[in-house]
Amino acid sequence: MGKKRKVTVITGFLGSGKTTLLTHLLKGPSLKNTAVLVNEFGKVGLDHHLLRRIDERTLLLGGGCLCCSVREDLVNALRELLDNDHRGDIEPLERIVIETSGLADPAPILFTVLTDSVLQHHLTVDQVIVTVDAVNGQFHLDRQNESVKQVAAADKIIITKTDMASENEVELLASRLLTINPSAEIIKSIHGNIDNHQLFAPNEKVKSTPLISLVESNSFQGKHAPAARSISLTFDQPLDWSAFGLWLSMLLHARGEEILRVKGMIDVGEDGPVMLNGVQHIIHPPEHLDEWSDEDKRSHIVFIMRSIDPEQILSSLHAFQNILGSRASIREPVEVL
Ligand SMILES: Nc1nc2c(ncn2[C@@H]2O[C@H](COP(=O)(O)OP(=O)(O)OP(=O)(O)O)[C@@H](O)[C@H]2O)c(=O)[nH]1
Repeated sequence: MGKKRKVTVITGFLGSGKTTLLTHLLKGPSLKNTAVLVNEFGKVGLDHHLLRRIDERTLLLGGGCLCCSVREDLVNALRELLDNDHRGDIEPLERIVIETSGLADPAPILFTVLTDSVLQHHLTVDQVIVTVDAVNGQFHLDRQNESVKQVAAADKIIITKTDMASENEVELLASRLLTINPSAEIIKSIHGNIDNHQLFAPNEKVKSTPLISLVESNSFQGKHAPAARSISLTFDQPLDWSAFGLWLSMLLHARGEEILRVKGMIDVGEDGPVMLNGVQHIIHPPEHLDEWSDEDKRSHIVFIMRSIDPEQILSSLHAFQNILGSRASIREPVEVL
């Protein structure tokens, strides 16, 4: 049997900067001979559109969380990649990067890879990289059990968005992270800018820790903190960007703490879409792309939230539809975990 391929899991709470990090990595030479699997919570995945712009090796796994509903998908996708590699259909594979959904517990994912009868002979888990947002990280650790589990499973923790927090805040966060996981190596980053060698170099501190936490936390398998819901909306007509911005600000002002994540690809009547990216109260500067990544040029917006009935979002949008310029419809049935 040939050399085992390395599996690197990139995880981190919703909006903490996983895709940004991966995008940066894929631009560099160190990720050649690498395949990327992306899994998103919510029925409509958007990250792979961004990643596909720079990398055709990116594959989207179905909606839901890797840690519960789509583990079969993961096994199948990984086996398929190995088959393609054996047949020589793709560049020889050295590494597989799995970007999990922000609500995933990485332990069951590792467990799947390590215990599957075929995969265990061909793959070795290299490391778990966890992104933690310098601005929202403390808040997520306080309130979101998944966030703590992710940090606990990390070999490397990337504190992202350090440009948006004070040095003191970043240091306080770093020491809290080390209390949860003393063996993790902490790296600070801005916009995914990171030394790739440092990222993939083995963490000497960690050695035996991941397997132990892996077995223990497997008992949490499939459980998220209560009532995380997603709603995926589609708009058939272009949206008035200013009116939409106003509607969204009002929503976030009133209910920001309950809205874990807003992600969207919005048709504003120009050539390419505007990518919308929000984490709780914060909306990151929208990015205007030059072109759409496929034939579907409609606006799609995904909300992930706790304690808000998705129907409330829909009816609020309907009340606004004359100014927005388009009526919202639910793209897929509302998913409740
Ligand atoms: N200012 C600043 N913004 C950042 C940084 N890293 C990421 N962002 C922004 O944060 C937003 C969310 O980043 P993503 O990379 O999409 O986060 P994610 O973890 O992949 O999100 P999910 O897949 O929804 O869980 C985007 O608007 C990014 O541009 C950073 O270091 N500084």
